[in-house]
Amino acid sequence: MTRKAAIIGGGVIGGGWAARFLLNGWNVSVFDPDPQAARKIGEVMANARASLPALSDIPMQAEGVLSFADTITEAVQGADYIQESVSERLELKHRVFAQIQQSCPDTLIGSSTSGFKPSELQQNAANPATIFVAHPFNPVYLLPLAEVVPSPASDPAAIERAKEILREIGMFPLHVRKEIDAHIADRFLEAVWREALWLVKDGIATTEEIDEAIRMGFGLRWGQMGLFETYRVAGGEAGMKHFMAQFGPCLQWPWTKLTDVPEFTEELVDLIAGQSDAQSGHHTIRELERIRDGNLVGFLRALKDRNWGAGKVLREHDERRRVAFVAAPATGAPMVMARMQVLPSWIDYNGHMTESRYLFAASETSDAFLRFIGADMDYVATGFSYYTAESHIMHKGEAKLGDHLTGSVQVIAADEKRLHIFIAIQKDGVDVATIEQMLLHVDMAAGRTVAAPAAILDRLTPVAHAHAGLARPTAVGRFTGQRN
Ligand SMILES: NC(=O)C1=CN([C@@H]2O[C@H](COP(=O)(O)OP(=O)(O)OC[C@H]3O[C@@H](n4cnc5c(N)ncnc54)[C@H](O)[C@@H]3O)[C@@H](O)[C@H]2O)C=CC1
Ligand SMILES: C[N+](C)(C)CC(=O)CC(=O)[O-]
Repeated sequence: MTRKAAIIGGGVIGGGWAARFLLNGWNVSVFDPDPQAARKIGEVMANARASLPALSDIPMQAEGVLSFADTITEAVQGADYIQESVSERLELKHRVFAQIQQSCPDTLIGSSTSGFKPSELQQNAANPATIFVAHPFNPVYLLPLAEVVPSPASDPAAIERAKEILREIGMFPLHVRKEIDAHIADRFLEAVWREALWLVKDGIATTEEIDEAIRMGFGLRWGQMGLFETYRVAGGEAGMKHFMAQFGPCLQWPWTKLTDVPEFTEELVDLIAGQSDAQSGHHTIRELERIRDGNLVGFLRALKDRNWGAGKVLREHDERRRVAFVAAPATGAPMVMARMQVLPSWIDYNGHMTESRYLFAASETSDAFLRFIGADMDYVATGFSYYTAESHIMHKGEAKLGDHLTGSVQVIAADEKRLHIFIAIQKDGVDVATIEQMLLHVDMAAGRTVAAPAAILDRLTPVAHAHAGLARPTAVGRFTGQRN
């Protein structure tokens, strides 16, 4: 059954949460008194639809249904999870929690607060145990981090349930073990922000020069290794101890003004806003969001290819959903083994699915079949596997962005070592490509083919027998350039 999230406060962050839940298949009900909320969330959704699916290598869930409620009570009715994202005012958040808990005292309530401690949020609540901080990062639909901060009054089981929900929607819940103002990440952001304000106020650098200093250098490093791993490497072969010995004394030198706060005079605000207009005013905010999202998708995909940092979270999210998408196989007909959706990164300069993705679709399909006969990852870990020795792809139609495809397997022949299969990639039941493959069972350490064990042959042979009665596809054995 489709689950429901209630989003209370649909501004920048609430809109981002709504998009993340909806694109991960949850229904979402939003309450926000702003008459512009629906328009704003519609625009956030358009940006999210254009970017989040590009991070996925398996089909996205069918998008959930978005609705707007007239009251908090209506929004939270039947919700499995509630995310509060109203303006950063404690008394407002308290009022919202009180209204929520009048009808839903036991439902999980994550707060997007950037700085309030959970014990502050819980003050005077009907049920403090289910209120906690789930602090996200903008854009919520792309960035995985959510700082999850409980207080001593929080119910540990509720916190674990919340973390699991956040993982289900592709996030990385970082459990902050001890509550503190502004959690972990915003303490850094605040320090950097304060220093940057001083640099502008003192006429050392413009907003643009500061941004260049970040994005041309250390910002790139932080996005992939963070602070400590980066500095460990910077210590050279002697590592962290050498780094600390060399740069420790600088901490006593006047390198920062971190604890001083520049006064927000009209003059300073105008200076910063004026420089920011000169730097970026030729783009609208929505254009800047799209530029940001495109860049983030590129970074995140690179990290995903390398299975590193935030890219690891993306891979894990694919794996969770892959399990959910395995079709129940039937053995008396070509077996539908994979369901896929044509994603933005699969499209080439001709505007349709690029050729390498047909081989990818075939390998998704054959991998699912191999798992079905028992040659799964546990089996591969024993040192044996199937390798593809030959593939022949025929392109028979066009697949376009968003098309839903199936991948089916017909076993043409199988013996102890060989597995000859015919894969059809279909859209609406019609072939867009066929792929004939010969796979060989190998001993990976020895680097040679060997007979598959009985456990695998016992699962493969009945399928091969059932498929022996099927018509042999005319494309089997076809060579490139052959006339029909
Ligand atoms: N903007 C950012 O970069 C980040 C903000 N946050 C946190 O997220 C929360 C929301 O911030 P933003 O989305 O940036 O603010 P925002 O100003 O864009 O949105 C706040 C929304 O709350 C709505 N609102 C006010 N009273 C309400 C009520 N009684 N019931 C329902 N909605 C109500 C407003 O109409 C507005 O749409 C804050 O706690 C903030 O600290 C967290 C991470 C990043
Ligand atoms: C500026 N801010 C404190 C609201 C920032 C955040 O809370 C997180 C973010 O997305 O930068």
